[in-house]
Amino acid sequence: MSHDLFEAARGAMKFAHVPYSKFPVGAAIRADDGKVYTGANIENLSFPQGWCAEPTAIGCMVMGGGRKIVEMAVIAEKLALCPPCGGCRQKISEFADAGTKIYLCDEVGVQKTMTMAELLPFSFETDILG
Ligand SMILES: O=c1ccn([C@H]2C[C@H](O)[C@@H](CO)O2)c(=O)[nH]1
Ligand SMILES: [Zn+2]
Repeated sequence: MSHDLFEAARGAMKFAHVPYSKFPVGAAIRADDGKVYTGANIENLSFPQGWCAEPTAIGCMVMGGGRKIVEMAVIAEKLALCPPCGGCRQKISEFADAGTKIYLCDEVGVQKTMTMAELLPFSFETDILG
């Protein structure tokens, strides 16, 4: 992974709106259009209604014209890693392939590299929905 994706995720984390969890997360996607799209987690007073950094980045990618995740970085503060939650794994999977790499970072750098298939094994598949 080139350093720019890590820096983009770290920069995005600064935009996190986390008055409740105080757990800022940043995400950065390198998309098939060559652009980097970023996101942070955004919470609100009705705690379950907040959302993660990953869907913020995915929404930016889709609205910016990107259609595929080439690689993705996720970063959390305080030397904690943020493995994408279950819901995020499904959301990322929609725009990724089995081999797409997801980099789990802390403030220092990439601490763990995982593929989509490792993050979401035996994932939901059907030919009924097309
Ligand atoms: O994959 C994840 C998991 C958690 N969070 C956020 C949600 C919440 O704002 C905070 C604590 O759970 O971390 C993310 O952004 N991404
Ligand atoms: Zn999540």
